[in-house]
Amino acid sequence: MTSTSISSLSSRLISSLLSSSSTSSSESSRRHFNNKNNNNRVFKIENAGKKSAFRLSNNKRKAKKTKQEEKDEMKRAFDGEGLSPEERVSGAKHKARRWLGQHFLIDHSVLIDAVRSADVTKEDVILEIGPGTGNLTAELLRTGCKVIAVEKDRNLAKTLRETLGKEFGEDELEIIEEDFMKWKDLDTKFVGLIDGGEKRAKVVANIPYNITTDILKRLLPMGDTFEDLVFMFQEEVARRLATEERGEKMIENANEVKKKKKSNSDFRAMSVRTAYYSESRYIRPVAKDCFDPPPNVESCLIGFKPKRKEHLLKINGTEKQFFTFVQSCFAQKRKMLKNNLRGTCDAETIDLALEILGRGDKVRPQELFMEDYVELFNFVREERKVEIEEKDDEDDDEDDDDDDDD
Ligand SMILES: C[S@@+](CC[C@H](N)C(=O)[O-])C[C@H]1O[C@@H](n2cnc3c(N)ncnc32)[C@H](O)[C@@H]1O
Repeated sequence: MTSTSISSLSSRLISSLLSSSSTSSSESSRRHFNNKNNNNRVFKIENAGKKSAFRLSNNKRKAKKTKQEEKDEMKRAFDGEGLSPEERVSGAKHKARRWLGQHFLIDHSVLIDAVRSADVTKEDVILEIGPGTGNLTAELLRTGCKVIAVEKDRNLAKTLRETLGKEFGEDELEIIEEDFMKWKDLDTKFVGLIDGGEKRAKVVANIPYNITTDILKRLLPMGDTFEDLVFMFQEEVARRLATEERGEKMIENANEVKKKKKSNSDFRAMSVRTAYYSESRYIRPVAKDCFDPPPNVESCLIGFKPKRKEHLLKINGTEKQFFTFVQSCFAQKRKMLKNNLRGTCDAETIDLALEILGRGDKVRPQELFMEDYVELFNFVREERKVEIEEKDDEDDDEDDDDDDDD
């Protein structure tokens, strides 16, 4: 099989939160999400050695450009290599269930890029959520890794057992028929599985869009278990977790300023959560016709490298309290931070907190760094002894139509 990928996109985020944790607190409080040095929010795409900032808004154009190349790649890959992705889907004779987010990947270049981005080798153990008809599973198994696949749909789990399951056997492919969101073995299944725990497992999955955020919330804190998570995401949601570089140079005219403001407004509590637990990277756009049946929205592959627990920034309280606090800061994200904080802190604490941030008293929640939220939280907890509830969950995707305040 050819080892050439048409896109050959190898992306990486440049900065690490480790380095930011050594920055002095006053410097940290002055940082701003739009700062071009804020590499947590920059996606770098490497293509034939050339790096360029990639804009999510260019996805459509980029996907179109590479279509013929993708087809050629798929043909080369499957010359004499068994079933093509389309054949695997049609062979399953399965009527896609939309309520389970069933959009099967039929574009081979996307499968290759997902596996390559996670750098899967025969040493790896991979968790695949929702293997469906097994196209991504087959691509993973080609590397010689072990796959543990959790599928909710009984028919698909059965078909997979009768096809790839028979071909590879339990040692290489374990098929678990379960709702991933209720799967109790997640916390124990991967512990100490590779090299007595020295090496961590990885997750590669084309997951249903209606549970992407919940899956991410469950897996991001598992940095001691998983070293890499590669997912298919709805592009609009991916944009909230990270956006393109927005340095001063880009703001050359009014249009650019407008764009900048738009991307900025995508930032929300879930983005802070993602940056707290991981380093994210954009891998590639995925057009609608890469799926059967095609979804209504544009998609992309996105990756997260979860941090080990010892590398997380220190917070004075529980993680649940921290994210409840962050959520309250974004309660109405177009309002000023000071107005959102009113439900949590007294007026004096708010004034002091804004002074510490050094971003003026009109700062809005989407204009701060993840590190600023850690600093704010630690300040109100340590210096002002503010009580913060532990709320079970928050709806980060809620679209708030609140008006701007000035
Ligand atoms: C977008 S399809 C992807 C299928 C396959 N991985 C592919 O790329 O062609 C999502 C898959 O997740 C499965 N699924 C949906 N909800 C699930 C859940 N809660 N737990 C496990 N699997 C689920 C669906 O049945 C479906 O097979």
